[in-house]
Amino acid sequence: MMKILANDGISAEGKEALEKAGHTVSTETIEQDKLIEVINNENYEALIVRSATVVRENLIDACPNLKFIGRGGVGMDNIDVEYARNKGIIVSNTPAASSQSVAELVMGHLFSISRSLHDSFKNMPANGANDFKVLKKKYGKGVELRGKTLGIIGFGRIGQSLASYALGCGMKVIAVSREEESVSIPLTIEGVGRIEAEVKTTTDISAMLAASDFISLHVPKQKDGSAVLGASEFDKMKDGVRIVNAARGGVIDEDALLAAIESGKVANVALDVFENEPNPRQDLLTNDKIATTPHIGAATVEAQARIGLELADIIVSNFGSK
Ligand SMILES: O=C(O)[C@H](O)COP(=O)(O)O
Repeated sequence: MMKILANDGISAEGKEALEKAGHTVSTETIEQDKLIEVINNENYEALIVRSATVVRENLIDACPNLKFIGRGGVGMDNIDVEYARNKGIIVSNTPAASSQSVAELVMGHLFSISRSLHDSFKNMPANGANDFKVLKKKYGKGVELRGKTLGIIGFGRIGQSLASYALGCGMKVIAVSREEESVSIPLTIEGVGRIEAEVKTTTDISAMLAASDFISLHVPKQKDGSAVLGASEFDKMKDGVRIVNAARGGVIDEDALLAAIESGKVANVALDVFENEPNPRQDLLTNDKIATTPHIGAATVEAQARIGLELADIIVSNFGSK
């Protein structure tokens, strides 16, 4: 049976499933610089992480007893996956469990930045009738989502889930993908029924940039670290575009983004992820055109429960149960 360290936590459901199968699970969070020592001293054979713990070559080399590295979530940029696999370690993420939660966070941000709710929340209550009138004017230039075009960059599980919500709200969707294909998006109205909408993806990112009122990114961190949206992409966008990034820090060039906000090209932005986590730059956090959340796309009760159970399934199917 495996001795498991869930360094960034695991849901109660996942822990229980693992313990029922005879594995032991610690959810103590060990500081990054103590991790190698603790894994070796405590004889952990499995390490489960989210995005906070970094698993690089040096840790993999220094912990020869590790048999499994689990990523509770999607992005694996904090793990040297190929290196670990070449050493015979099983590495697995839970790609499907959190799509809906991320898509819902993006919808929340779209509703927020279309009406500057994030900024209004901060400035209310107004200090007297005059302030109230000033704020009413300041926040009285919102836009509707219905009828607007949402450009989605990356049309995997999360991008497709976002499309189902956006289409349900009456938005038009332009999906950018590596290949042109027709993707069927289910629109389910609980208790009423289900219809399928066809979305034809495009590889022409420039055309999408020029046509979109809102843009949301759903791509992993690029292997070479380059941004997907930089100065030349902002130039191609509509004036007054609104953008959401709940994918990864670095897929938007943060300097170019601030410049595009400053010039008025970008009206509002929502960022759930940042180049420099967990210490994002202050000028992003204090800009009233930017709505921010602390990397919580997958952080719902439901997604974390599914993630924990999926990790438990993966461990049990690879390493057995009592
Ligand atoms: O890649 C992911 O799954 C999301 O970014 C969530 O990351 P988290 O598990 O650290 O919240």
